Amino acid sequence: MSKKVLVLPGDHVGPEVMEQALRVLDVVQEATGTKFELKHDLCGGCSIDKHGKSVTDEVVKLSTDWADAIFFGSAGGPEWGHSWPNPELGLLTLRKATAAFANLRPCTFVSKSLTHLSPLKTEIVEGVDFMLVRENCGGAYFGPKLEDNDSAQDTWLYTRPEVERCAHIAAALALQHDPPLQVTSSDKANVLASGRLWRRVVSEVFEKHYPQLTLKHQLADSLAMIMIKNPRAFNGVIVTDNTFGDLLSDEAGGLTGTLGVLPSASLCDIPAKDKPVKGIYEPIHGSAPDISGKGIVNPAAQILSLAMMLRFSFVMYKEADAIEAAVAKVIDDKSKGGLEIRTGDIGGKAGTKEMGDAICSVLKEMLGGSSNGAAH
Ligand SMILES: NC(=O)c1ccc[n+]([C@@H]2O[C@H](COP(=O)([O-])OP(=O)(O)OC[C@H]3O[C@@H](n4cnc5c(N)ncnc54)[C@H](O)[C@@H]3O)[C@@H](O)[C@H]2O)c1
Ligand SMILES: CC(C)[C@H](C(=O)O)[C@@H](O)C(=O)O
Ligand SMILES: [Mg+2]
Repeated sequence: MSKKVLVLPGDHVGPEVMEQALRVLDVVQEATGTKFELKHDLCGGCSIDKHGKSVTDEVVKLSTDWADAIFFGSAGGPEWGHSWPNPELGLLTLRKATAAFANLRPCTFVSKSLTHLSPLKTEIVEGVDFMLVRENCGGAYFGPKLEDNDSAQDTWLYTRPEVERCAHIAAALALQHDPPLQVTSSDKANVLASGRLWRRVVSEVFEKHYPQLTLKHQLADSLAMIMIKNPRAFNGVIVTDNTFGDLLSDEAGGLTGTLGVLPSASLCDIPAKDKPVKGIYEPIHGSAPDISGKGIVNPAAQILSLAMMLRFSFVMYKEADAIEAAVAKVIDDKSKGGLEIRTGDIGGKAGTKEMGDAICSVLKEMLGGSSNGAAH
């Protein structure tokens, strides 16, 4: 099986966290004897600076025709402003071009020892564990736009197939567990026509194909409120549209106290056991310009995005699990008499590289150190 990865670190902290994640990938290659073919390129403000556009046609073609997976850092920064087109358009272009329609954004504590970082009381947030599936290629983001000096219009457009495939992916994720997880679908069916379509189609898919699953509907505004009051109510899978998913996944980041440990996978197909699925893997966080260049950004979200890439695009389950375990172990390690190998956002004083070093060395031990020639 080919293992072609297009690496797009992007802007500000993107290259800093990507460097650490690629070191972790090296550990996996060394320990398993698996060879990945990497191509490095530009997307975001860095591409605007060099080519005058946030993503070139060549990079789009590499992502659609060459890559098995796209490993993305983050795009954007104040120096490029919010005028349109902007660095972020590069990422949106890749999501659309590759039809990476389902953005999986897990919300859980990588380690129990991070529960206290939440701004919420521990008894409210402990045990929270849901996967938010955000529709990634439609809705207000991609509908026709009109914009002049005095008026602007985004079109919140959805079609039946776009909603159906999200419902199927939510069900597939719920069915990976025994007993299956509950699914909560979220919309604004009380206001938006696209919300009524969303609710009708999700209900039909579940009634027809997954009668054994529990499907609940929750309006997106009250879901945002309940996510703070009783987040465990959504343990399982949440499936929602592009705009609500963007907002709710950052809110989920607020629950865990930092965006620095939350990865994501944007999948181009419905996952199934032992079936490699193409995807774009990136942290939920952005380019964090307020802390870039200081060597203090938390690399965990990028490294955990690598774990998702190994799991979904390369069916390397053992290695994906090991990376997640290594990150948790490093975060929990008190052997140096404190919390030295945590970055500042998770209560420590370590730098980005120091945390990367620690994760690599724990992972090496877990995977057995040197190549055992195992073919994948
Ligand atoms: N996928 C992406 O490329 C992506 C995602 C979100 C935002 N953005 C872009 O990033 C730029 C900055 O956006 P923003 O400031 O609103 O959001 P952000 O996620 O970059 O930062 C929000 C806050 O979280 C902190 N933070 C984020 N990641 C961290 C990490 N790994 N370790 C420690 N602290 C971390 C930042 O320092 C900041 O205080 C904008 O241009 C935005 O459009 C890009
Ligand atoms: C950078 C931006 C285009 C992006 C989005 O809005 O989807 C970001 O906020 C995200 O959550 O991945
Ligand atoms: Mg966002």
